[in-house]
Amino acid sequence: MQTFREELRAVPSVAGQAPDVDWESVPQTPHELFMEWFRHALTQGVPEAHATTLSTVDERGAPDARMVILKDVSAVGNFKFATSDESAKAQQLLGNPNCALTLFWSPVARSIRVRGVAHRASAAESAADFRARHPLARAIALTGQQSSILTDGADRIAAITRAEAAVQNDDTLVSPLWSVWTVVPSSVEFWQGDPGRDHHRLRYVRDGAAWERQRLAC
Ligand SMILES: Cc1cc2nc3c(=O)[nH]c(=O)nc-3n(C[C@H](O)[C@H](O)[C@H](O)COP(=O)(O)O)c2cc1C
Repeated sequence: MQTFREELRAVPSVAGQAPDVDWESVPQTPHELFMEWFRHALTQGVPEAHATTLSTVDERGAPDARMVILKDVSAVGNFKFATSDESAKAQQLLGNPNCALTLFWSPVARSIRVRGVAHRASAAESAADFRARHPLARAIALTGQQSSILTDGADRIAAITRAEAAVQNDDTLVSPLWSVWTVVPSSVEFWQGDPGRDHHRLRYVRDGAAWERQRLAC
């Protein structure tokens, strides 16, 4: 019988179709290349290409990570996501704003890593993001207590039902606990798988107002 280790070894990795890239003529800023790669990923049917792992550290310096949805990349190249202020990630970022975002797009054998510092966006930006969310997502956020231990499921369902009615009655209702976070990158790495396993890596490192580009060994 196959061991689990053998089962794992039999799973193909970096099996996607990596497109050709002229690494000498990439854009000068990482956000331009990010948008090029993102739009290409959509044309190739990459599912949920906007899902990214957000890594943070807690008050003991222990790392933590979870998925979030990328909400925007600003004109100056800052990455945005949104969450509840009550969540572990928000609490961790308030204590230590250093964080990382990691995306992997299997069908095109591409991954992107962002390292930077996160800060909470303005109340107006967070409110606009909140109002753009699905009504049920708004109701759940208004119910609050993200990442707390569930004790009474029935109570929670009743609270969500009340919040749904409130959202239906007032489309402008906003949770004061919902925040957009802006990740200001210090480096952004673009990784592209190679069928010959000589994978390609290009890192942009912030250098004042400009970006230095570095090719890295895989
Ligand atoms: C694909 C995907 C996207 C998600 N997007 C978000 C998001 O945008 N914001 C959010 O707060 N949680 C999102 N979640 C849930 C988080 O991964 C996580 O379970 C939750 O935010 C609690 O994390 P925390 O306790 O570390 O704060 C998403 C989960 C998945 C699987």
